[in-house]
Parts: sequence; structure tokens; C-alpha cells
Amino acid sequence: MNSWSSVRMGCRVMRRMYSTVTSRSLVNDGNCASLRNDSVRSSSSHEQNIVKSPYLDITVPDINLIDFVWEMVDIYPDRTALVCALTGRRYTYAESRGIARRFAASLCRAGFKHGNVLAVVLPNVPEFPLVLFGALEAGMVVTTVNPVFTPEEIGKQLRDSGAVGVVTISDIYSKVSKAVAVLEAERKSKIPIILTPGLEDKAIPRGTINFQDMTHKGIDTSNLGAHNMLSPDSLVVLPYSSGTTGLPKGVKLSHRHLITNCLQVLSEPKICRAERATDDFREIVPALLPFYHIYGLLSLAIASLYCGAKVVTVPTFEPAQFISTVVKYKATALYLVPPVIQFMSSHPDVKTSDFETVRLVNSGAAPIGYNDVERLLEKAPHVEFTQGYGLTESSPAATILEKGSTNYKSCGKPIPNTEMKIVNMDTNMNLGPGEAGEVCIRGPQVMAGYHNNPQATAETIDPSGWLHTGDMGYYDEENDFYIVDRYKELIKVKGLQVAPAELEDILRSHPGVADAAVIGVPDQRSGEVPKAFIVSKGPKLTEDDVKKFMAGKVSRHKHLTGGAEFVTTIPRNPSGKILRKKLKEMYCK
Ligand SMILES: Nc1ncnc2c1ncn2[C@@H]1O[C@H](COP(=O)(O)OP(=O)(O)OP(=O)(O)O)[C@@H](O)[C@H]1O
Ligand SMILES: O=C(O)[C@H]1CSC(c2nc3ccc(O)cc3s2)=N1
Repeated sequence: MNSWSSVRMGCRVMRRMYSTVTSRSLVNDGNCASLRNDSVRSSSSHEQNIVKSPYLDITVPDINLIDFVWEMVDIYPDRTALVCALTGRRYTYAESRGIARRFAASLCRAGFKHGNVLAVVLPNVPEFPLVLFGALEAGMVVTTVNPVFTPEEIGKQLRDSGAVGVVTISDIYSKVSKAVAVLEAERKSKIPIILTPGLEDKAIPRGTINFQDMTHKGIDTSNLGAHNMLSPDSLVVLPYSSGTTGLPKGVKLSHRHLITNCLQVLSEPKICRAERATDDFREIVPALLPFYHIYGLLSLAIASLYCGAKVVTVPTFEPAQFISTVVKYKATALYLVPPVIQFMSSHPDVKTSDFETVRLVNSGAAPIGYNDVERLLEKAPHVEFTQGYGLTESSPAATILEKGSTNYKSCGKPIPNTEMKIVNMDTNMNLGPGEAGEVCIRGPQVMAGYHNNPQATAETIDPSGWLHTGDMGYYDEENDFYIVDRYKELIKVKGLQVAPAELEDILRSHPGVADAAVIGVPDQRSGEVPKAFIVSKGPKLTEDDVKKFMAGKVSRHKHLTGGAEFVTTIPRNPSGKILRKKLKEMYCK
């Protein structure tokens, strides 16, 4: 086993598919409205304890995503926009724009109509954004599907979204075609499958459409309508998220939602952000976060291309390969999730020199350990670290940590045009600083609703426009927000709430612990009690050591009364969220 193998094992889930972060830039165009007062917590109406963004409001232009995202094409047409870290396949800005437009023309010619849903089942290949923007230019809506899904899971999303076409690669064609065949039989109609170039050279299966045939230079684009036919409020993407409860649901996001969130994260000089390209500088951004997830989609496909960055697509997470990609391409901005940051900060083979060109690291999607940030900055002291918080339902960003802040436990303050509050779920009262309750978000980036599910929409967005996140959190006197845990994960010990994330953070601070997860297990006396699963660094650690360590740090009801069990790996989803249901299935039979 080489020295990367332990990381490989630990990052097994992540390796399945993934991506990283984006960049931001300076876009305040002088249209800014009023300066907001960061210490005021009451809204213009009668509600108390509303935390407004401390930043200048941004003005969102009344345009569509196509005109927005390709702004750099005319300035730097010959710069590389997209390059595949694995195959070296690359496209300049001018080529990208041309291919996307010809794809749009071919889609229209093939009979796809405005508002039709196209399912994109792709890992991070450079064609992903071209497919996305081409489909949008044709007036279609894209539902992004996790390419590691099984045929059944793919089928569910195709069915629920009403997709009438699918884009994939030959590498995963056999499972995608299984899902499509089932749906074709149900609907008694054909669902075309389009194949983009993939990860390996494979023959194009019969009966499919070749992306290259739809995008070559001979394709006539005169059938495309003017862009202003695309209304900024029409839907563009339908990513799936399970939200606070229940099954995955399609989240309806429009041109305006995505442009707004992009400008929110790029406009404010007080938050660490990517820069827009100039003659002397441009961001170089490895796209490791999956494009199918809104964090990757917004930060890597939209904000980075809007900035004129070079986006280096990374289709799977292989630790050593990822580091060599960062070094080889001289990456400047890394958009990551906590497990990747943890690996980069702790693995001895990741060196200070590997970060030489990196100036920005953003963490999002799941809680990051304070120790991991400290260790990262010990290794790379020149790096600006920042953390964001958001949800698919908020396009996704709602908060970002301020530039220069060392308050790494916090995910920062509301971004421009965003209000937040903490609500007591029993009394529905807004809470003040230091009091934990449900995090609520209001702003122009909040989704239009769930697809075909008015009930779930009404349960999530209240009549005053507040998005109820299902996350437990609080803010401090500085209006910095902290995410404690998700309500659906909380353990109820004698009726008291215990947040697994708090105990996991403590366990991971033990020098003998490589990784940890906590779940609630049934208990006769207390109803439920916390139980820990530990991946230890060496053989010396015992269950008793772990229990005593915890008992020395937290109040009685949070002790590991359910025990501590040693395991080889903690099941996680690609963004680092612990798969507690899976953990229970694996170990609590
Ligand atoms: N900086 C952060 N710190 C802690 N938690 C975060 C942070 N950023 C995001 N999250 C968590 O991620 C959630 C949003 O994730 P996402 O929109 O991907 O949906 P999801 O509910 O995880 O989807 P699914 O359950 O389908 O995987 C938030 O509600 C929050 O719990
Ligand atoms: O989807 C999420 O879970 C989150 C959590 S944080 C987040 C984002 N953070 C940034 C930071 C910069 C940027 O350009 C885009 C995003 S999306 N998305």
C-alpha cells in the first residue's frame, strides 16, 4: 500500500464522483442601493430579531443566464475556458460559446421545445457546461442527475422531472439506457439519448445521438430565436434535494435565481471571492465539486466562467491526482467540501509547496472542523480561507465568512440582499443572539418552489417568503451565524436535544481519532442515547478512552451512553455529509 491508500479508503465515497469550488469577482457596477445597517435586527415590518446582510445591496440585471455567463467571450475569446484534467480535452471561450449555441440549434431542430426538461447524467467533463448552456439557450430546463446513481435512481428522477431527453457518456451508458428503457415502456414514447465525449475512448452505442454531430462547425444556428425570448424568470435548472423531510424533490431555479446568487457571492469586496479576468490575471479553478450539485454548478460552471477563469474539470476524486492537478495547472481558487480539506490539511504527502499558486479556499456543503482549518492554514499560511452556508433551495449560498475573519466555526453573515433569522420551532418566535433554533432565509435567491409539489413548497417557504431550512443554528452578537446540525439528525435524550455534529467535532479533536460519527440508539431509560463510531489512527485507543474523553467535555446527557464502536470507514455522501441511515443499517442490526 502506498501512502495515499489510507486517504483513498477514507475518501471512498467521495471518489465516486465530485467537484470543487468556484470563483468570484468584482461586479459592483455603481447601481448599489442603500447601505445596510448590520446591527439592526428588526425588519421594516414588525418582526423582531431579523439579521439583515451588512453588505450593500446588489442590483441584478434583467437578463438571461446565457447573455450573463458568456460576457468574457468577446474580451478573451482565445483563452481556455474548459479543460479536462484526465484527457486534456480543451475548449476556448469562443469555441465553448459556439458549441453551446450549435447544440441549442440542434436541440431545437430535433424537436425539443421551450420548457422541455433535459436530464444531464454526466460526471465533470468539460462538455457539461456546454450541454447546460446549450440546452438553456434552446429554452429547455436541465435536471442534473448524479452519475453514480443506479438505474432505478436515475429512472425516478427522469420520471419525476418529466425529462424528454437524456445526455450522458458512453462510460455509463448501459445503466442510463436501462432507466430510459423502463420509462419508454411506461410512456410508450421514445426518449433520445445524446452522448458527449467521455472519460475513455469507447464506441458510440447504436441508436444514440452523438454530441459532436450536433455541434460541429457546419451546424446552422439561424433557427435560434433571439436571446431576449428567454425570460429571466423562466426555469433553468431542476436539481434534486431532499430538503427538510421526505424524498428528493426537484428544486425550481430560474435564470434570475442563479444570476442573483452568482453576483451575491462575487460582488461584495468584504468577502473572499474570485476575481474577474484581466489582461494580467485570471483564476484557475479545478472543478472537483460535482456540476450536478448546485454548489458545483453555481461556483464552477456559472461563476467561474462568468469570471473568465480556466476551469479544469476533475471527473473523480483521486487524492494524488487531485494534488498534481492543482500543481500542474497552477490553481488559484479551490472550492471544496470538508473531507477534501481534511485530507489536504492532514495528509503528510500534501506539501506547502503544493499550495504555491492557491490564494483562496472555500468550504461548503457540510460542517468543517475548526482543527482542519487551522491545520490547513499552518500548511498554507498565505491562503484566504472562507466558508459558506447554503442549500439547493437557496441557489445555494446564503452566508459567507468575511475576509480576514478567523472565526472558522462560523459560516459568516448573510450575503447581499439576504435576511436571516432563527426561529423557535415550538413557539414560532424569532430568537436573539446565542439562542439556537431553526435557520430561516429570505432573499431573491430563494427557489420558486418544489417541482409538482405545492404541499412541500408550502411547508418550506412560509407566506412571508421565509425559507425554513431544517437546520439548527444561532448567531452571535456580531451577527455571525453558526450551524449546529440538521433537525432531522438530532438525538433526543430524555427529551433533550443532542447534536451529533457537536460530539463528532469533539471526537475528531482526539489525536487518536481519524474520523467519527455519532447516531442515536434506542435506550429504555432515556428514549435515545448517543453512540459513536470511530475510525482510529492506531490500535491503542479503547472504547473506554473514547467514552472518558467525551465525558470530560460535555454535560451528562451527551455522554456516549450507547457506546463507542471501532469501524474502518464512516459512510458519507460526496459532500461529506454522514450517511447516518447507512451507518445504522451497517452496524445496528
Ligand atoms: N457551511 C456549512 N456548515 C454546515 N452545514 C452546511 C454548510 N453548508 C451547507 N450545509 C448543510 O447542507 C444542507 C444543504 O444541502 P443540499 O442542498 O445539498 O441538500 P441535502 O438536503 O443535503 O440534499 P440531500 O439530502 O438530497 O443530499 C444544509 O441544509 C446544511 O445542513
Ligand atoms: O450548496 C451548499 O451546500 C453550499 C454551502 S456554501 C455554498 C457556496 N459557497 C460559495 C462560495 C462562492 C461561490 O462562488 C459560490 C458558492 S456556493 N454552497
